[in-house]
Amino acid sequence: MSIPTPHIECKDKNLIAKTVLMPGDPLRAKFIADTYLTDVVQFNHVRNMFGFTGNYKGKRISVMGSGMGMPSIGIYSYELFNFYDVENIIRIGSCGAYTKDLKLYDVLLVEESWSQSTYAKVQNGYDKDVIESSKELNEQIENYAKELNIPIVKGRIHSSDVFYNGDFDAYKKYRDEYGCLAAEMESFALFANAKVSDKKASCILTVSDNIETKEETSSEERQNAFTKMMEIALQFAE
Ligand SMILES: O=P(O)(O)O[C@H]1O[C@H](CO)[C@@H](O)[C@H]1O
Ligand SMILES: O=c1cc[nH]c(=O)[nH]1
Repeated sequence: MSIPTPHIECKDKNLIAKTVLMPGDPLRAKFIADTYLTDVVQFNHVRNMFGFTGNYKGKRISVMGSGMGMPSIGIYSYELFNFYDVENIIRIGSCGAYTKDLKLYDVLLVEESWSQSTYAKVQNGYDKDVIESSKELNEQIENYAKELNIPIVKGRIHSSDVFYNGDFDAYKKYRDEYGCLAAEMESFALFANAKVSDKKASCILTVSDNIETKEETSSEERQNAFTKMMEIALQFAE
């Protein structure tokens, strides 16, 4: 397929940087562009899935919404990797913690995603239920977090197709039997696409709610207040 794609209207590959930060929410992408970037060019408006490229402290980086769920990030990350020559995608998302050891606003680095999703099997025949993120990007993320003095928790998360589970207590099984610290809904498909595209992907998450303690942040905070993970990810500008 050539560019533009059905979902990204950008006609010039050079308008998208080698590293793209991907929040689920396109308004979080706009917040990052408005707050941190200069010389911003908006490279996508299709379906309001905003994408921007700009300079962070003089170095170039892109940021684009992925939408919610694996089919959505599956489309955008595949097109960025395969048709726009993007090398690295770092998802910066929110997650629901499965353990009371995690507090609101804690930052998690996803080492691996566990999922019941068939995304990777349908896409390329991969039939395991765990996919790792890029060790190379993760090392950089850990170094950047150290330099910025931002504590991070590393581990396995549950990448789920379901936000409203009919069995409220199912999270206990995902935590106790499968070792998942928290839930989100995109990283498994992102990591699957990175694998088949021979590219790199990682995922940094901020705890937006705690399923065990029932604490939660507001939708406005989810859009605008998760600045620690944004600042770590922005260090990838080059
Ligand atoms: O805040 P984002 O990045 O969208 O991440 C999480 O929030 C959404 C659910 O509210 C899902 O997309 C989940 O993965
Ligand atoms: O997928 C998600 C994201 C945030 N909070 C949750 O409970 N689940």
